[in-house]
Amino acid sequence: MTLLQTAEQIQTMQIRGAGKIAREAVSALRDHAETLPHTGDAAAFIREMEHAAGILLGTRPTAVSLPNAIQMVMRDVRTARTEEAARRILREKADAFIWSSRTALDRIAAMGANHIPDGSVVMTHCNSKAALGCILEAKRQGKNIEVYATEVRPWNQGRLTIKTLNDNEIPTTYFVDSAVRSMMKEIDLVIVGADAITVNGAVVNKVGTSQIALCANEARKNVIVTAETYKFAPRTILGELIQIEERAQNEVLPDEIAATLPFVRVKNPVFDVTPADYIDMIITEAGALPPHLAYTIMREYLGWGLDELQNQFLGARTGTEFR
Ligand SMILES: O=C(COP(=O)(O)O)[C@H](O)[C@H](O)COP(=O)(O)O
Repeated sequence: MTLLQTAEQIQTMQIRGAGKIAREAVSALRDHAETLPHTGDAAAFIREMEHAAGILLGTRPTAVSLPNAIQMVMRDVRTARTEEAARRILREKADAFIWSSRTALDRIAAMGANHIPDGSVVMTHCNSKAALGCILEAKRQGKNIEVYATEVRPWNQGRLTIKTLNDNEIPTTYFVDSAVRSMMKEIDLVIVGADAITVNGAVVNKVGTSQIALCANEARKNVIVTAETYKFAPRTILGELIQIEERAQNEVLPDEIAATLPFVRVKNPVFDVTPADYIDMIITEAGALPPHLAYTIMREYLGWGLDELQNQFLGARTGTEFR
């Protein structure tokens, strides 16, 4: 698949879920480099790769795993002295990212499963590989668990989730998003994934997550977020906000109906923000943490300092550097 095809598939959500978007984008960068002729001109190679990275970055705005993964790969490529060094660094960093991303999922699954007691009923929302990994691992350990899964309008990611659960013979209850509060009394805990985590520990995930967390808080049920460390958004330290993606109106209301309702406006925000106060723990590959430790994760695991962030931030403002 070409880089443009990958970008298109991310945009149209054939490739979706924050972790997968990051892994596929990084493989697309690595494969794209292989298609470029060897000219011996390091600057031209780096320019072309920055352009390619820009295309991928422009696909979907919310999952911070995408810019974080691209930064992890491109950071040292930018300072390579020769084209060959730039190519080698890019290959190595891309492979390392993909490997560490998969390892992180395994570690999160192992830790998350420890938080799912035998006999419990778990509610999940959307289709998160990290969250499902914990549920599947609990089942693999022989725990007798049940899952309550939401539909996830308008894209119905819940159908992907119930297919995986069914394939793994996990008893599952499926219901419309608006039934979440009614279902809360039947479950023991909530496990979801994340697209971005801000410096104050707020979690950005599929729209509806914040309502689930609110209802869980009211019902005194724990909310566990599962997230690889590259889902933390370092630039929120500098006050940058996470952009909530708004998708096309016709995902919610067909054009032919909308055309008959000139006074009706359709909104389709596809993510929302759950404040840290409604989250009991965030399970990362670095351990299970309270959300208020988000800053520590950013400093210790994302591996770039405030100076660099400031430069990126100023660069982004003037349009001259990494987005
Ligand atoms: O909100 C979504 C997917 O939204 P969309 O379907 O719009 O991409 C998932 O919960 C997170 O991305 C985490 O997923 P994972 O744990 O797989 O990274």
